[in-house]
Amino acid sequence: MDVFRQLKRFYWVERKFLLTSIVCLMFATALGLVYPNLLRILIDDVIKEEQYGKVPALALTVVGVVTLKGLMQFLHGFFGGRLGNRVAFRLRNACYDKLQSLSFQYYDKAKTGDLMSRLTADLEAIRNFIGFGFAQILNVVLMVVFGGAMMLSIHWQLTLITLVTIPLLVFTALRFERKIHPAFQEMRRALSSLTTAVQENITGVRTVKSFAREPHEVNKFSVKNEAYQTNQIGAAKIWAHYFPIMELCANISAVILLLAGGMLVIRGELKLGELVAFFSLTWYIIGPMWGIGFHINNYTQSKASGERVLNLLNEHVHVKNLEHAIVLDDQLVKGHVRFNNVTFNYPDKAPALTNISIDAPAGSVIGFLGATGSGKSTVIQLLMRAYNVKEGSITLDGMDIRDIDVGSLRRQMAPVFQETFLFSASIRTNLAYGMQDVTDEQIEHAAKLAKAHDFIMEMPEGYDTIVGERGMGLSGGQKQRIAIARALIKNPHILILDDATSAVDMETEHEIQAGFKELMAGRTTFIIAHRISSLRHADEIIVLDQGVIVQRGTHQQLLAQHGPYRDTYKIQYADFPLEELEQAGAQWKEGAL
Ligand SMILES: Nc1ncnc2c1ncn2[C@@H]1O[C@H](COP(=O)(O)OP(=O)(O)OP(=O)(O)O)[C@@H](O)[C@H]1O
Repeated sequence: MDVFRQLKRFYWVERKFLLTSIVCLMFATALGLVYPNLLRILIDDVIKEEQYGKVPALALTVVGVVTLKGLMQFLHGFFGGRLGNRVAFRLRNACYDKLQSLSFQYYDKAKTGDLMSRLTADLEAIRNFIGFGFAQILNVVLMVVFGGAMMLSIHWQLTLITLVTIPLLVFTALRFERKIHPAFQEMRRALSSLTTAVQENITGVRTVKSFAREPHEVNKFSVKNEAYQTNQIGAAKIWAHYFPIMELCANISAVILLLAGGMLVIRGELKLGELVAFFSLTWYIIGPMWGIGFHINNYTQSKASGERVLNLLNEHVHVKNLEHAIVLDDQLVKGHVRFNNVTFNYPDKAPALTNISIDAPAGSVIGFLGATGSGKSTVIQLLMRAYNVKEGSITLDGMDIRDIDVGSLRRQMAPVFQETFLFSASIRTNLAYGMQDVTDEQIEHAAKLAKAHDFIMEMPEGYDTIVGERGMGLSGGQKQRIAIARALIKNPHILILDDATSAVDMETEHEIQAGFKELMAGRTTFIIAHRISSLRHADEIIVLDQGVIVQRGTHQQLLAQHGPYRDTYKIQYADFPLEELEQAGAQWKEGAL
């Protein structure tokens, strides 16, 4: 029960609903016991005694009991439903909040499908158990106790003989549960694999079609579909195997009762009405016994779901605020960034950065160049505190960023990444993402600077055009331009351009860069680019190789030196006259650089 003890804070606040629902169910169950008694009275006291005048009163009592029982069952369902829904609501919110606070390190390994199923199927299982399953288990216990007590009070010997098959029934029900539980688990796994296949196929439909791999995908799906079908058939077989046994046990009880009870009635040791009451009480007890396997199954499933949800809720948050974290005053931030001897490695990996020291005074532009995997993006990730630096430090205006409130630190920055994520909302909403009080004029101005205004205006609804979750209908370059405009609207102290113009053509890049000049004025800017044209105006260009700074300086200084920067320049400008290179070389010799 440890799982449910840990989940207590979610359902205990709703204890009023929990208790009311249970009390109503107890009443409904107790009222169910009135029927056998009414039957007994009808036979023994009315029919045998020929007291037919009592029939209307008896009939009215039945109507009253039925109505009251129905009302109690309704209230049980009503309060149970409320309880389950409220608990699920709280849990859903808590999980979603947790997902927001979890750091990048968690998401590096997390699986989208798995997280989605925790927030949906697992929460649904918990909702069902807390709302109804728990009360149902309690109900089984109550029915057995109430019904058993009543049977014992009528004839204890007959009770013991009749219920002799109960242990066998319980044993069979438990065995059934033990078999059906793994079958259900397997079915869930097969279903999850089936849905993952569908999801991946839809997401990667372009790749599938361009490689003409539709038949392969169909085969892949068929295999999974068949596995799911086999599991379903397996579960149905278990069902078919155990239910007749349980029914047999129940019917043996009925046969024993008819035999033994009939003899007692013939001998005059038991009244006929009592035998009839006994008969219906037997079913009153045996009925819920059948369901015991289901209830246990329900319990174990919701316990497993509870564990998965708790695992998420208890997940360690790697990057979090210190107790007295500094909250930056946006007006006072200058944007002076320093990396002091930073060495960093991702978990279980060799260092991605070694001994990095960078001084970026407020308003300066720092460029990064380097091969794939050389650590450029890692520098940016550390600056944004996606991961905590363990060796060395990073400061903003002299304050260690680990001492600064994460939210207020990230508010100072606006990143534009190579991959742009757009929400399924209008372009306007995407542009003003997370910003309040942004006017339409500001949005348009930023879009114009980012060279996005014209293509937005060509769309059917202009700025109100809805774009899909991955920005369906927009080209890579168009999405990047929207991301650039989004960063401009944020008006940050620190601008981060991580391969921000990789998806636009040279001409558009040139135009956007003209806009960048206005944008960069007064802001510290970090630019990661593979094109020298994007970096040449930087105050300092840092060339990285396998996490180590191998060259640094201005464009002219780096051109004048032999090294990777000059080599890259030569490749990229192979079709241009090498005047600039020669000029830089000459100035270098004169000591002007
Ligand atoms: N989230 C991560 N988890 C583990 N290792 C990572 C992660 N991100 C990057 N790395 C590793 O760190 C090293 C540096 O990667 P980084 O992304 O900083 O390179 P990069 O220079 O930005 O490359 P690119 O130009 O391809 O974007 C690589 O070896 C990479 O495999």
